[in-house]
Amino acid sequence: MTADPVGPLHLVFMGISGSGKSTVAEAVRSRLGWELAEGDDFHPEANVAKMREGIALTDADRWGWLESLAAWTAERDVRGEPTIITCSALRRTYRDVLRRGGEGTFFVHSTGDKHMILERMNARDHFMPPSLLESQLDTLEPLHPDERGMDVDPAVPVDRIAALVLARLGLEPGDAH
Ligand SMILES: Nc1ncnc2c1ncn2[C@@H]1O[C@H](COP(=O)(O)OP(=O)(O)OP(=O)(O)O)[C@@H](O)[C@H]1O
Ligand SMILES: O=C(O)[C@H](O)[C@@H](O)[C@H](O)[C@H](O)CO
Repeated sequence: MTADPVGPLHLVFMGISGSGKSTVAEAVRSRLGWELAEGDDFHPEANVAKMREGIALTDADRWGWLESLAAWTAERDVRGEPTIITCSALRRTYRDVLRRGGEGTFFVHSTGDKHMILERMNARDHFMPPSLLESQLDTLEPLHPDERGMDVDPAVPVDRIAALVLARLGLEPGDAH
């Protein structure tokens, strides 16, 4: 781990589809009041159409999407504003792109039992079909020890996860870091 970063914090809620990124990110946003970008809203139509049809995205499909999320973060970083985004960020190289958004990038990886995640995917109404879960798991590279971030378990109640994230970062509700 390198020296403490300078500049605002940028929280990236990452993990496979259905792992709880959006749910936990919203819980943290409601406590901190920081601007949140939902990664799914940055996908080009063609990516969403592919996923809807049950076709896994390729690296080539993902680069432009990741760059647009990094650009969104960088715009706020120069203004000194902390941010929250949700993005699967499955590979380390994808996270390298997101880190360009700001030195204060910190990943929160939702990682847990795949059967529980599959059940939750089956129970929700979403463009991402549960059939893509295996390809998400095949692509996933967990956080490496030198990457700033933490793991959270989506089996834990959302409020508890949000509290753990704030505690790990030394934040109190309403903090404008
Ligand atoms: N900690 C939790 N406890 C109970 N249910 C949860 C928890 N986290 C998420 N869920 C539920 O699991 C489902 C998937 O969560 P969510 O949509 O947040 O995942 P996601 O990672 O953002 O998915 P995607 O990337 O596909 O949009 C939702 O129905 C959500 O309500
Ligand atoms: O990298 C990917 O394969 C995609 O980003 C997916 O993870 C979806 O965006 C999302 O998880 C579905 O909502």
